[in-house]
Amino acid sequence: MTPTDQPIVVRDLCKRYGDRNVVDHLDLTIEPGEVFGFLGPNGAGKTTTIDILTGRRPRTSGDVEVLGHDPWRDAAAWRARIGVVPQRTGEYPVLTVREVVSMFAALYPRPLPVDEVIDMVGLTKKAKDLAANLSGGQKRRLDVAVGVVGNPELIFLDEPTTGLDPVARREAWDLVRFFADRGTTTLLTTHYLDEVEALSQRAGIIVGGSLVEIGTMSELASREHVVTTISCSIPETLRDVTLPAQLDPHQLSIDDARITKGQLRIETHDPCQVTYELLSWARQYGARELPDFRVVQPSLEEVYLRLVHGADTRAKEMAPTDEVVQ
Ligand SMILES: Nc1ncnc2c1ncn2[C@@H]1O[C@H](COP(=O)(O)OP(=O)(O)OP(=O)(O)O)[C@@H](O)[C@H]1O
Repeated sequence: MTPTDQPIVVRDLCKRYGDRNVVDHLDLTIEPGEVFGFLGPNGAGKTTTIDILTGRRPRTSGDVEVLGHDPWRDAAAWRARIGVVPQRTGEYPVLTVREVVSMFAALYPRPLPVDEVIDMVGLTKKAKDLAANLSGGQKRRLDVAVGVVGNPELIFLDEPTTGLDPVARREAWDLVRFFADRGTTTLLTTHYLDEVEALSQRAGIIVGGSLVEIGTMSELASREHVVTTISCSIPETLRDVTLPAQLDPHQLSIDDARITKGQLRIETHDPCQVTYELLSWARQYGARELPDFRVVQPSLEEVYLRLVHGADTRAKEMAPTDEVVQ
């Protein structure tokens, strides 16, 4: 393979344990500077993939290029360019928080200032405490500090906010944004879908070791045919005026359109065009606004549940059925 501009390029990656591919012909390309959400149910293969991408596990087959290098044949200089926050990290029985972060900073050629990183993860008040005495959530913050102190070009975050309280979660989001603003690429796995919605430009969903979907949030929503709901109150002046023909359910990819007690509700796959038609209609009859106008787009959680459920169902349909031998 020739090195590419993309920080992560994965082609036809497989990882086999026994007779099972836990990563199954995975293709994935991550663009420079993006925060990519890597989603999937427990056991889908996310951690295995991250371990292969960070050189912690060998692959069975396929091509993997991370910052232009094969992670399994990496050099120390390559390793210094990536930051990893794995799911499970080390224990530090005799070191303080500052000593732990300083120890890791010393491994990198251009680390970030230690106290700045400790502050970013909200551990300034705990800097002189023994790391072993931190709470579970505080230890997770320390993991994040250790993962990013090397000032990486590419960060792997494997469920970085598991166990964090809501305030600490938001601080972790700020940290991801801090690095994103500097052009750092981030691969983020999480089971919190709001996290991906808030931070990621694109997301990929892995089920049974295969990538079943990849795209921006709106691409994922439109592919899965999840509808957007548009609603408003019909002003008194328009109560007797018929809706435009374009808002007929057979037009404009409208699933349903109904008026109940002066409230209009439309379910559609084409929210922009429906909004345009609705506002044009109101203007035509002199209404300057539509009271209580709302556009409710599907959440990533809704899209995710449909995709994962759909992939599970397809896998079951394709699986050979046990034959009953009489
Ligand atoms: N060393 C191993 N030997 C055998 N099977 C393994 C090994 N490591 C992982 N697996 C299996 O590979 C599959 C994928 O595991 P992986 O940890 O990558 O999932 P995950 O998507 O990260 O899950 P989670 O969301 O629970 O962290 C699981 O079925 C797991 O049991």
